[in-house]
Amino acid sequence: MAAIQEPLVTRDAAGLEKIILKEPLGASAEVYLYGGQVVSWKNDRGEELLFLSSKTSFKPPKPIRGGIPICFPQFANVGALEKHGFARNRLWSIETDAPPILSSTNASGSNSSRGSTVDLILKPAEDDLKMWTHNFELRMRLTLKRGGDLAQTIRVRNTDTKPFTFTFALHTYFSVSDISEVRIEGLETLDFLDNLQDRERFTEQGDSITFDGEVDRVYVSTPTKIAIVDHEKKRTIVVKKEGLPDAVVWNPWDKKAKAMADFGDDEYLHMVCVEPAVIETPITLKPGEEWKGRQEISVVPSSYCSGQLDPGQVVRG
Ligand SMILES: O=P(O)(O)OC[C@H]1O[C@@H](O)[C@H](O)[C@@H](O)[C@@H]1O
Repeated sequence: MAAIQEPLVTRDAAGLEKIILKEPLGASAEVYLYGGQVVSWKNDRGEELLFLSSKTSFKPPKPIRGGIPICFPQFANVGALEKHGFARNRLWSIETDAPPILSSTNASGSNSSRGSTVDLILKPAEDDLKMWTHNFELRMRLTLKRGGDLAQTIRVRNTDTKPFTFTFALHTYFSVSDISEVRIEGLETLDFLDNLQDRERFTEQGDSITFDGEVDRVYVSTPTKIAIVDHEKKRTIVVKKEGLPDAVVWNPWDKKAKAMADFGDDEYLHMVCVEPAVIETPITLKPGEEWKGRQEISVVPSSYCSGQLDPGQVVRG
């Protein structure tokens, strides 16, 4: 059994916590969190898998443009709260005695000896309770697994005396070579809500999703695996998810890119968001109940798929 690799924790001049997870066997894979937000993930070859805008701010309460922001307790503008909820704008705390994650499968990441792990927690501050009047505990366990895969488990516990309802997304920004060389597999023939057309419902027709303009869609009832095939980088990122039935696919394209202050004009060429989510059917938790969602991301050389990843196989595993 590999020794458990403890996270390295330092603070910058402004007091923001930097957390680094190293690959437990000493390979070069590394995950980096800033203020509790995941901003970087490198694989064994030292390649960055997540996109981070060169113009992003590291000054909470502004969200980071890149990495994996957590949208909670509200996805986008579907509700009365600020866009994507407040969790992505908060400083999370390290939790040294996080309760165990109960799971039926061995691959759950619940066993920290399988990787380098950090547990984080967010509880509502007084101001949050004015906006969203519910006490909760939001937990994230991040594990950099042996071999460099990244596992992220999210738990929401209702610590209030009344039920609450939320929507949620792991707003994952992937770094890609060139968006026109990328395709997403695993979402073929599914229904999606088009955010660019008042969330009208459509059915995906094509073989796989490619990009030649702005895309902002919530695919519903999606399979447990989605693949992001990057022809130029000759690599495929595979997202496996549990408890997160929907998946947002987003690229702002040129016009919106220019309108975003924290995003370079041409950076849309080098990113795509694929966001495991719970949006169409929100989660309701009674007092004391807990919900769990999880994604595990791995990278395979594209020669593995040679541009012909069988969508059926992606779906079936
Ligand atoms: O600019 P924000 O608030 O980080 O949101 C980015 C995008 O996030 C996506 O999840 C939404 O579907 C888009 O509509 C939105 O533009």
